[in-house]
Amino acid sequence: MSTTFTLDTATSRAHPVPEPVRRLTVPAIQRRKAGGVTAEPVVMLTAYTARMAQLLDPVCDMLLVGDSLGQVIYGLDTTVRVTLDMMCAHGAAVVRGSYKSVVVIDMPFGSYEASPEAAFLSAARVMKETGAAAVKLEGGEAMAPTIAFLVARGIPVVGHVGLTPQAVNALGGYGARGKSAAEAAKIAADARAVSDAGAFAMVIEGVMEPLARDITGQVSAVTIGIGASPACDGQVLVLDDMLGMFERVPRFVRRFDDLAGRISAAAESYAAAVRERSFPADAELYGVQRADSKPA
Ligand SMILES: Nc1nc(=O)c2c([nH]1)NC[C@@H]1CN(c3ccc(C(=O)N[C@@H](CCC(=O)O)C(=O)O)cc3)CN21
Ligand SMILES: CC(C)C(=O)C(=O)O
Ligand SMILES: [Mg+2]
Repeated sequence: MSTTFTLDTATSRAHPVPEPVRRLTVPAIQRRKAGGVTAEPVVMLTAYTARMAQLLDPVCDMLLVGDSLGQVIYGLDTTVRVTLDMMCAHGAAVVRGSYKSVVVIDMPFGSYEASPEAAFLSAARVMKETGAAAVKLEGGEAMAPTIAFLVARGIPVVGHVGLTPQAVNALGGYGARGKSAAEAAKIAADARAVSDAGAFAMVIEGVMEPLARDITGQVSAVTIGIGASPACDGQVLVLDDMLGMFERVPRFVRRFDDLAGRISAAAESYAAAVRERSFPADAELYGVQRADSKPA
């Protein structure tokens, strides 16, 4: 990291002062697309807690407080019952734990679909209560007027097309989208509508690879793939999926660790230490002479 040199008037010695960490901005993310296919991909992961945000922030460009927290944190079976209260609480925690990443908050099902006005009230609440940089909402052509309405009023928007999990009850499952030519054409039209409405980025989820590649070449918005294509302008995964927290994951997940196994092993070690009374040891106690300390 670069440093600036300032004169310390108390000591009259020049000494380095680290530059403050600058938060990335929405326009800075947008400019990444200007480099075309040679641009550096945008790195995004979900985060739901302050501590995870602290760990991910130096590594990522964007953090998504996904409504996937319904399944990941709350044990719900879909994202449909996730509330605005949940998104605001976790969104505020993630913003507190992050310094440089652009934090995006998912608008939960029911908080934005009824009208552009309803969407603005919900999104404004999210922006005020969390301090996030942008909101994300699912939908294509039908949501374009709402996206334009929010963007015109100062709320940056990320779109989400293809497999839209909040519509699981209508879609009948989480199967890949855009298999038929007609469905592919509809998703491409959705993506163009979302981009033309002013979304600065969009998630493309669970679609046939060539479709995601084509859309990325067609829209000005930054495309962020999940089960989409390496040609997308960036990639996102659900954190707990890529950490190996779950036994069953969608095909598009790569597990970069086996945290579930490591957490179970740590809990087993703790349980064994408690049961054999080797925990707590002297060094972990108050009022007990430490083996390594000098007598008083
Ligand atoms: N932990 C987690 N990861 C996610 O990626 C995720 C969530 N939660 N919650 C919100 C949505 C739901 N998503 C999902 C959920 C399930 C599949 C899945 O089971 N896919 C199967 C195919 C299913 C089918 O063909 O019907 C697969 O093997 O890819 C995919 C995406 C993506 N999002
Ligand atoms: C899977 C990502 C894109 C998402 O919307 C979420 O985590 O809720
Ligand atoms: Mg989501």
